[in-house]
Parts: sequence; structure tokens; C-alpha cells
Amino acid sequence: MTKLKIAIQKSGRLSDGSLNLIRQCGIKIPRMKGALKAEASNFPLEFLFLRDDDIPGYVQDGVADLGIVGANEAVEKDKNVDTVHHLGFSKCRLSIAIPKDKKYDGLKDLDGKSIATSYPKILGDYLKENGVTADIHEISGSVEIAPNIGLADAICDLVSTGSTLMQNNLKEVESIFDSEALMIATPGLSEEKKAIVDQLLFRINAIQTADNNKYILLNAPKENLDTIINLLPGMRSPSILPLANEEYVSIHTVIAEDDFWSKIEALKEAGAEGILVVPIEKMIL
Ligand SMILES: Nc1ncnc2c1ncn2[C@@H]1O[C@H](COP(=O)(O)OP(=O)(O)OP(=O)(O)O)[C@@H](O)[C@H]1O
Ligand SMILES: O=P(O)(O)OC[C@H]1O[C@H](OP(=O)(O)OP(=O)(O)O)[C@H](O)[C@@H]1O
Ligand SMILES: [Mg+2]
Repeated sequence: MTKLKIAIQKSGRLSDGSLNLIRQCGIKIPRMKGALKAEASNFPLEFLFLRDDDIPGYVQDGVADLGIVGANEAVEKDKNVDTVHHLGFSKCRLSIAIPKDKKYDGLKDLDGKSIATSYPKILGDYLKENGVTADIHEISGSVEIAPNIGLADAICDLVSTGSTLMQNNLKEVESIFDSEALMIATPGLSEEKKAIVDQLLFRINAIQTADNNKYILLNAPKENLDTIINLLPGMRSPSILPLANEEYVSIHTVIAEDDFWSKIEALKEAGAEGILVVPIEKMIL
């Protein structure tokens, strides 16, 4: 039977998100501690647990058919791989930062300076596009320490909350690349393998759609039913159920998480009561 091999990060910022996604897809991974390979028991998928830096290369070469990596790593490694899905977790940005007490009036201030980074390609392309000539000093980790030990004038590294920059007396001056986890694939997979990728993507889409929506239940006075229904753009139209109190009905529908908070005041004003918002596990449109 054809099986797909998927490379995921062994341990680090992508591991939990990758494993959670696979589990939410209903795929069981019997993982032995320390094992670098595992096979799903209920889906034609084999897992390789690797360093994230190696994943784009392994996917290009077909050692793995699929991989989950940050967009930052996928673009930096510049391998011949297809992006098959944006996964929406491990969101961060690649930013240039300088010592907090240094003046900064714009990119031209970086001319002639040295910048330490683990992302020489993304940074190099960005500087070139913006006509800045700086010396890129490649280091593989703990980049934020560089200005404090006289290794470079500035850094270019991943930022999420900004707390690592703050702890190292640095300030973010340019955000140059937005990243999130991507699913990448070897170009030209066989039809059998593509069919398995499609099954996996079907499940992932159902989870992502569910995550972006909420199931909402509320009681509404019958006299304001039209107003309330107009506030609730359901998948098709809301379900209306009778209640013991005949002046009220119960409305059930699905609403985008983002919409919910913007509609809540208007719903209450129209007399909606007993509003329940329930997470959805899977949603197939
Ligand atoms: N602070 C963060 N918040 C969210 N996502 C992040 C953060 N830092 C990194 N990432 C994303 O997670 C990926 C992996 O980050 P991590 O720090 O685990 O890498 P690593 O130390 O290179 O791991 P490895 O040992 O596998 O090489 C990054 O390439 C990026 O896409
Ligand atoms: O803005 P923040 O929320 O502070 O996150 C940014 C930090 O997170 C990542 O490192 P990580 O903590 O994964 O450690 P690593 O350097 O060992 O990869 C990244 O390289 C930054 O240093
Ligand atoms: Mg790495």
C-alpha cells in the first residue's frame, strides 16, 4: 500500500502545532520516546522527526514527500518544493533590531553596518531591494546576543512577543518577513500520493474552518426574530426551535469568530438572551 512520508520538527517551536494538527485530523501516532521515525496506525502516513533546517532539503530530494516548516525556513533554504497549505500556527516575523539606545531614522542608517542573522538570503534580498549595503554576518543561533558582544551593529532574527529583544536591550526597527507554518511537498508526487495528500488537506481544511467559526445558541423574542436573524449570517440560515414560553424561540447558527464580538451588542439590544458560544471540532462546507 502507498504511504506518504511527512517530516516534522523533532522538538522546538513547530513540534506541538504539527503534532496537534495531526491528532486533530484523527491520525494516531504511536511514538516511542527518542524514536526518529513512526508510523500512523490508522492512516497511510509515516513520520520523520528532524531538525527544521533539514526539512526543505529532504522534501526537495523526496526523502520525505511532505514537510511542516516555517515559511522563514522554506524561503531561506530556497529549495525546489511546492507549498501546499498555510497552516496558521507558529506565527512570527523576521525583523531587524538594533541596540535600544541607538538612533534610527530609516533603512539608510544600516548602510555600512554589520548585521548578524541566521537568514542571510532573506535579509540579503531585502537589503538589495532597498538599496542598502551592509555586511551580513551569518550565525546559527542566539543571534540577539551579537550587538552586546561587539559581533555586529544590528541583528535580523525571528520575533513573536518581542520579549527576547527586550531582554537583550534591543529594539525592532524593520519587520521584513511574516512567517507561519507551511505544509510543503515534493514536486511531481505520484497520483496515489497526491490522493493521500488531498485526504489529509480535506481534514486540515475541516479543522481550520471549524477553528474560525463558533456554534451559537440564543433565545430571542419572536417579535424581534427578523432583526436577530439579519445579524446572524449562518451557513445557510439559522435553525429556529420553539420554546415552552411561546413568546420566545431558540436560534442556533454558526458564526465567524471575528464577527461574533462585533455583533454581540446588537444582538443583546434586539433582546437576545442566554447566548451560548460553543467551539466546533470539524466543519465541512
Ligand atoms: N517565538 C516564536 N514564536 C512563534 N514561532 C516561532 C518562534 N520562533 C520560531 N518560530 C517558528 O518556529 C520555527 C522553529 O523554531 P525553533 O526555535 O524551534 O527552531 P530551531 O531552534 O532552529 O530548531 P531545530 O532544532 O529543529 O533546528 C522557526 O523557523 C519559525 O518558523
Ligand atoms: O519575540 P519572542 O517571543 O521572544 O520570540 C523570539 C525568539 O524565539 C525564537 O527562539 P527560541 O525561543 O525558539 O529559541 P532558539 O533560539 O533556541 O531557537 C527566536 O529565535 C527568537 O529568539
Ligand atoms: Mg533549526
